[in-house]
Amino acid sequence: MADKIKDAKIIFVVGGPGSGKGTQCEKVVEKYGYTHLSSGDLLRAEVASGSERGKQLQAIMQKGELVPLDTVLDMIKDAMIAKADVSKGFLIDGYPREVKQGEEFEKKIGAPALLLYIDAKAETMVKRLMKRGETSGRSDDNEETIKKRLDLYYKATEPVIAFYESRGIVRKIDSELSVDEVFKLVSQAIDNLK
Ligand SMILES: Nc1ncnc2c1ncn2[C@@H]1O[C@H](COP(=O)(O)OP(=O)(O)O)[C@@H](O)[C@H]1O
Ligand SMILES: Nc1ncnc2c1ncn2[C@H]1C[C@H](O)[C@@H](COP(=O)(O)OP(=O)(O)O)O1
Ligand SMILES: [Mg+2]
Repeated sequence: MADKIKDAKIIFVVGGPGSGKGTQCEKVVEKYGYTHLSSGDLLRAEVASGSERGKQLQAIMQKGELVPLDTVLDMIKDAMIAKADVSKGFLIDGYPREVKQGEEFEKKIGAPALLLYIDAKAETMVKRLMKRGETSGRSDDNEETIKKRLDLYYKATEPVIAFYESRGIVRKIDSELSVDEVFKLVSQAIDNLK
């Protein structure tokens, strides 16, 4: 089964909370027809299902912590397999969040062709998340949890970027710009893949 996904292009989309990953992924879907898989969205769907596992996940996410690696990797892999026949490529948004997640992904699924590093200042991310929190209904979009998510991002996720930089697949995107300006940079990075 996993063989089917081996030839599809895989793009990791990494950046801090509120940096604009989801916003840019939506636009990539529109323009390039890639399949967007957000680990956070997959987890929130499990929470919304009301399952026992969802309840456990909700408690972890509300604290701004990372859920167990196996849980999130299995969800992504299942979603990829479900789309393998129709997908030109995959945007993996919000994963890997630590180096170990990247290593396990490559063992079980395959190697990324590109890592889009969506970069914004901490101050900008906090501002955007507080604003998003007014309407998102997300239990982690509050001041206390945002601070924890940011701390964890710098501690656990930034090393992911250094890990893939040595392979030359990282494209750093300035996400302080307007959504459309950011998307121009994202498009250039994807066009260069071809
Ligand atoms: N370039 C941008 N300029 C201004 N606001 C942005 C930009 N990109 C995203 N946003 C806003 O910031 C918030 C977080 O964006 P989102 O895409 O959900 O980030 P992430 O998925 O990285 O957490 C959203 O409310 C979004 O509308
Ligand atoms: N790859 C991953 N590993 C572990 N936990 C994850 C994960 N992706 C998401 N989560 C959990 C912890 C995150 O704080 C929460 C929300 O993730 P998210 O929706 O990707 O946030 P954001 O888009 O604001 O960066 O879900
Ligand atoms: Mg998101």
